[in-house]
Amino acid sequence: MLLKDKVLLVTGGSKGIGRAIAIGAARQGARVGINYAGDEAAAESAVKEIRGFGGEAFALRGDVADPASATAFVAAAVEAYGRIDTFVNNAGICPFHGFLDMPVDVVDRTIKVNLNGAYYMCQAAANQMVRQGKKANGFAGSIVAVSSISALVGGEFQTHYTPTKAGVLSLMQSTAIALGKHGIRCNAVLPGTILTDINKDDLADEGKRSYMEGRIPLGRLGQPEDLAGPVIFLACEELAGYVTGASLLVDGGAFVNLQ
Ligand SMILES: NC(=O)C1=CN([C@@H]2O[C@H](COP(=O)(O)OP(=O)(O)OC[C@H]3O[C@@H](n4cnc5c(N)ncnc54)[C@H](O)[C@@H]3O)[C@@H](O)[C@H]2O)C=CC1
Ligand SMILES: C[C@H](O)[C@@H]1OC(=O)[C@H](O)[C@@H]1O
Repeated sequence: MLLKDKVLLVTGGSKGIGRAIAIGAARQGARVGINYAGDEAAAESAVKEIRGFGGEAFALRGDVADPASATAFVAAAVEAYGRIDTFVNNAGICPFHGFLDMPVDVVDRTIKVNLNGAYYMCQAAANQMVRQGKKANGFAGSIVAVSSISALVGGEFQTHYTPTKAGVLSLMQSTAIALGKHGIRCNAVLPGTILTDINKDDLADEGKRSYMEGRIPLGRLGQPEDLAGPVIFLACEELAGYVTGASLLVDGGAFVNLQ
């Protein structure tokens, strides 16, 4: 097991990519903490699934846009497990909307959740890892952020969203520098189009869906579980101990497919 007895926290872990990461990590032996926004039943069902195969998990409600949620989540994990080994910043929103009439509240909320929330959460987790100090192997912990292919390319109805994903990637690059001396690795995964609730309405348009599928060399849209392996790899000290400040596209090859 790649994460045996390691403690892994994930924001937005009640559904979609975050849930798949939580369950995948628990299957690799990690003790898991799940932050969720509002859907208590979904969060509890993720916890139940993990406990069902003998794993350990807890869920804590909290809006990542509120800095107090970050300190509360970290405190709950330390109370439950005594430490944090990997922090996965995953929570995010993408309310598709055109640029010229984008409402101010949609822009502000998207930035607050996706970028400010990532900052508060990663900072709180990093402070805990620094308090823990380095283990004998030189590592204090690792942070993995779920950025996006959208950090590298644009989207007509995502002018408020793509800058937040570029920001999250940049945050991992800068924190990799700031935290290297503390034994903390910081990396980003960049998913392509993954079938979750975030794009359910957008991909209900058959024309758009088949266009997106056609752009992908591996011939299919992603599933949330496609992100679990890459995140587990980056979390694993034995496999990725010399990897920091890196970004890993998980997009079926979409990004390189110009023509
Ligand atoms: N689905 C896709 O195609 C892609 C998704 N991503 C990113 O993956 C991450 C996860 O998204 P998906 O699983 O696709 O969507 P999803 O809608 O299934 O899950 C989003 C999760 O974030 C949580 N969340 C939203 N606002 C929150 C808040 N204020 N506080 C705490 N939790 C909050 C939700 O409760 C949910 O658990 C997001 O950061 C998204 O930007 C990146 C690239 C592609
Ligand atoms: C929500 C979108 O379908 C999804 O989000 C991303 O970050 C990807 O680039 C896709 O556009």
